[in-house]
Amino acid sequence: ATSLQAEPALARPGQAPAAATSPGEFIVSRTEAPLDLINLIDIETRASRVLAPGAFSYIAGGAGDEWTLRENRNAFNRQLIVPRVLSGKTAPDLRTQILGTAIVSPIIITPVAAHGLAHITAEAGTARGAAAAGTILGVSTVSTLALEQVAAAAAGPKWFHLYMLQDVAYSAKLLRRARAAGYRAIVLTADTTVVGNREDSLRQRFQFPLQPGNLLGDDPAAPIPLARRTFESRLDRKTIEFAIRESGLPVIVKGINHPDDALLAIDAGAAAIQVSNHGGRQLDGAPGAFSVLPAVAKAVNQRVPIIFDSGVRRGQDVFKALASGADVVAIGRPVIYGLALSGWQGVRSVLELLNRELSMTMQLAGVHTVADIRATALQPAV
Ligand SMILES: Cc1cc2nc3c(=O)[nH]c(=O)nc-3n(C[C@H](O)[C@H](O)[C@H](O)COP(=O)(O)O)c2cc1C
Ligand SMILES: CCCCCCC(=O)C(=O)O
Repeated sequence: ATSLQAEPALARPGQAPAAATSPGEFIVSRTEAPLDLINLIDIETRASRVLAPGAFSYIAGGAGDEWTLRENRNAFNRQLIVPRVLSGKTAPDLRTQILGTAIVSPIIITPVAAHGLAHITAEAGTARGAAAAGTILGVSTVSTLALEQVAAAAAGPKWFHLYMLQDVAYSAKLLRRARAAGYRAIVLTADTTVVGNREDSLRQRFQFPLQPGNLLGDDPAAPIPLARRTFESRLDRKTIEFAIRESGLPVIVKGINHPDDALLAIDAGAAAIQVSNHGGRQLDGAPGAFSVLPAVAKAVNQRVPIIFDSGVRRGQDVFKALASGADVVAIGRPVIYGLALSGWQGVRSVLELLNRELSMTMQLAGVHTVADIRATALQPAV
């Protein structure tokens, strides 16, 4: 099982330290201005210049040799989009919906821990950026701010992410709090029963620095009880049933790579699944997430929606994922880089850039709607 580090008493999340120094001694950005972006590859280098080295290693890094991290990008190069130039279509329509929530495009934000590493506004900034861009924000169990603070920061749609804790009663309490705060679904992450070896973080001696706002005790000066900061290492269909029962919300099971896990999750009542290898941060040597998507989609056979993440950086990646069976894609690191560089404006800029790239890709592929993308056949690279 994975325990968050026991930490010295720190400032409460949400209290901005005077000099933009986060409680863990990380210098965090305060900038909020429109962000001029070329693409979502360059943004990583730019963010590395404003993030503290330890924070950057934690965010950017993958597990082990980072083979899977690289493969998440390389896998997209093995399927190609054939241009269609005489379709007579124009002005692509990116709008879609997922689990009853209308969104401006098939691109949402996946849960990422501790946004306070990146920007003084933490998840409140991300929530504002997501709302401004018209999409859904996933809020991590180990967010810097408490889930209610994030909900209050902006009115856009949000999903709460659960890391099942060894403290079962507290896990149930989190689910009920999420529902009460207006979250529309639960993302149950199944792939982190032990945290992968992120070697660059180890080299940097990075320690998860902030007391996660959702896990604080009644006495903020007291250490968080061990069972409350330890992830459960045994997950199965009962965990999914628990999340459905306690939250009363649709449950998305995240971290699916194998068709049999997808079937099990659906059989247990999952409302959706999220194909993901956690951005190459967990099992190094696992296939690129895009490589496993078609087999999982075939097994799911449209019974529930599929969310896809891990390595999506370009509009073409979004197109390819949708053409391979995903209903929407989710992005992680680029959003945090946008937040680090420019607060809520940076988050919005990242999402809008990806939307523009998707629109251009649709136009050049001769498709008009998201449904058209899903009906497009890709061509294998030779
Ligand atoms: C710094 C960081 C923290 C993350 N924290 C969480 C988390 O708390 N819960 C979760 O389910 N996934 C977490 N993830 C995984 C993301 O949800 C997602 O699967 C991953 O980032 C892949 O997307 P990307 O390639 O667009 O970054 C985290 C990823 C990063 C980079
Ligand atoms: C060392 C704390 C890990 C918290 C889990 C956050 C996460 O999912 C990640 O990928 O990092």
